[in-house]
Amino acid sequence: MTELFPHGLPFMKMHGAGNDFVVIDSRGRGAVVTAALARAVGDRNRGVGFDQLAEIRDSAEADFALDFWNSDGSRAGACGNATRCVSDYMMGQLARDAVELVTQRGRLLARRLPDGRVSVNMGHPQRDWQEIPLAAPQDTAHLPLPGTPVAVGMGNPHCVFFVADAEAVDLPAEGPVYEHHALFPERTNVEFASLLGPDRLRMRVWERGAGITLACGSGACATAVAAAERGLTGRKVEIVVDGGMLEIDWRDDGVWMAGPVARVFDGILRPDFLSGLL
Ligand SMILES: N[C@H](CCC[C@H](N)C(=O)O)C(=O)O
Repeated sequence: MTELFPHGLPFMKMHGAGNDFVVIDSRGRGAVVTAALARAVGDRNRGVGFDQLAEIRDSAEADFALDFWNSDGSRAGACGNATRCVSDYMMGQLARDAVELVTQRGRLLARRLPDGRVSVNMGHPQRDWQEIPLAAPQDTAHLPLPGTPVAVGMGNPHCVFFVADAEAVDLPAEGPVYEHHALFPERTNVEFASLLGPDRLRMRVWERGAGITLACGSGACATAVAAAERGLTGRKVEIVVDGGMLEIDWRDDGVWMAGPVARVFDGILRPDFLSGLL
């Protein structure tokens, strides 16, 4: 398939609060990303490097469709920060301040705010064990694990721990234990959160398929839902992540997330690099 790209494959590099993405716009030609391509481009030494790769596709039911890969080549059903970044780009393309997109999760709405941040409705949280999914019926609000975390689905699985001090958690040691725990047949993203003040949380994340990232939008949504359910906060919270701040508002129509977006550079993956990957 490399012959389709004799001049290489253009991409954009973006980030939302430091959660970084390679974005490939495949509108008008069909999807091209494979797991092998995602792994190769995701290599921070031999490729470009990203937390997630997002591919934009044509959609009959919305302005565009979006697919996500982790840097280990696995697929992700949701990625809040990439959704915000790509929506900002598509709003520019379509000269609008709102767009509708389709992900594995279904239809999502994104809007540009007056201050330049982008807000997306990530949909309703999934609270049923089968939707998350868990391996067996469990009370998703109180998982039988040390620290009694909360399982929340946002189109992808999350395991949210509330701890006294999120800074003190040994993420590289703790994260993989729960990412690969038998309770989660499709693995899980893992969040550690602590209360900083009224409706303000600190959150650190170990992402499924990507490891430590500076922000995780769906993880911030899951953490806000879990905190509200536990009575720790109201439904509108600020979440301080390593790369900045995300604002979550759990409304009747879904969980809205607002935060910064940035398009850093555009580049071209060279035909010799692509050889054998498409
Ligand atoms: N960083 C993303 C989440 C990626 C999720 C991915 N790691 C998975 O579910 O496998 C976000 O902003 O929501």
